[in-house]
Amino acid sequence: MCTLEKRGNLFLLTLTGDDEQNRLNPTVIDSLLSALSQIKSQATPGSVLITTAHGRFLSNGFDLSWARAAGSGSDALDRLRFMVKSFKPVVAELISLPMPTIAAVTGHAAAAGFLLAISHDHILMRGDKGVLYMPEIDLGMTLPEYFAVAMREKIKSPAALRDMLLTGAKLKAVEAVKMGIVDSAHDSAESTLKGAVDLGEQLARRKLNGEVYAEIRKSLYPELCGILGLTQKDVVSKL
Ligand SMILES: CCCCCCCCCCCCC/C=C/C(=O)SCCNC(=O)CCNC(=O)[C@H](O)C(C)(C)COP(=O)(O)OP(=O)(O)OC[C@H]1O[C@@H](n2cnc3c(N)ncnc32)[C@H](O)[C@@H]1OP(=O)(O)O
Repeated sequence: MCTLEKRGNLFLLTLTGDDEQNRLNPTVIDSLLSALSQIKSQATPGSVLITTAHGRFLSNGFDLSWARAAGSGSDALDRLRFMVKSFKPVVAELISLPMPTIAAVTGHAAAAGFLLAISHDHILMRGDKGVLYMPEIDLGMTLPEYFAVAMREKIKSPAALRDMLLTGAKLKAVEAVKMGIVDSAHDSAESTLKGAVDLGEQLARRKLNGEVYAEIRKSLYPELCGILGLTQKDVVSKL
């Protein structure tokens, strides 16, 4: 599950998984969507989202145990497809959210969990524990189109894309900073969250127009917006 806390202008969204891996199953995905809808409805100039988690994992990706529990192979695949389809709106909400977004990666972020992290504008990550990992190549799974498009538009280094998607590299924070995937590495989970809050408060003081912010963000990722069904529009909030 996840919790939502408002600290002044900051919305703190925390994955508090029943299982320590914060696996993204339909229940968790629904709770994320509900929280993001609540955040969007309460957005004001200066609002900022910080997404983080408790425990060793930001998220270890989709809940494959839930898929396998379906019984037959085809039913398991149907459950996997369902999670893939259900998670797409979470990415769409983050890409279109009318405020700056910060991921405080306080543990491992793998597969859909990594996509959750890079769907934020800023990524801060603990350097003592935790890796970024795309296990699909090791699992023998291809990437859903919106995963691949998000990776291509968010990660600009061909070597980084190759290492993550074709080699299945497990990147520690310092390596991910060098690759331009993560903005900063921090000593601990606590200092990562503090860094995220400090950045959030700095951004909040700008009192940015959320509608303009969202439209400019969407203009950075046209292919991803197309896949997510997000349209773009011109906004002039003041002249
Ligand atoms: C035919 C048509 C079919 C159609 C079907 C649908 C379409 C197809 C679509 C398919 C779907 C594709 C998209 C899939 C998305 C998903 O989400 S699927 C779910 C995938 N998830 C996974 O596979 C999970 C992957 N995770 C892992 O492999 C591991 O959990 C991990 C992330 C690698 C972490 O491993 P773990 O052993 O738990 O790590 P730790 O114990 O925490 O650490 C190990 C040791 O390493 C040390 N360490 C870790 N990080 C650091 C660091 N940054 N710095 C230093 N040291 C670090 C850590 O301390 C440990 O060391 P010790 O403590 O000494 O043991």
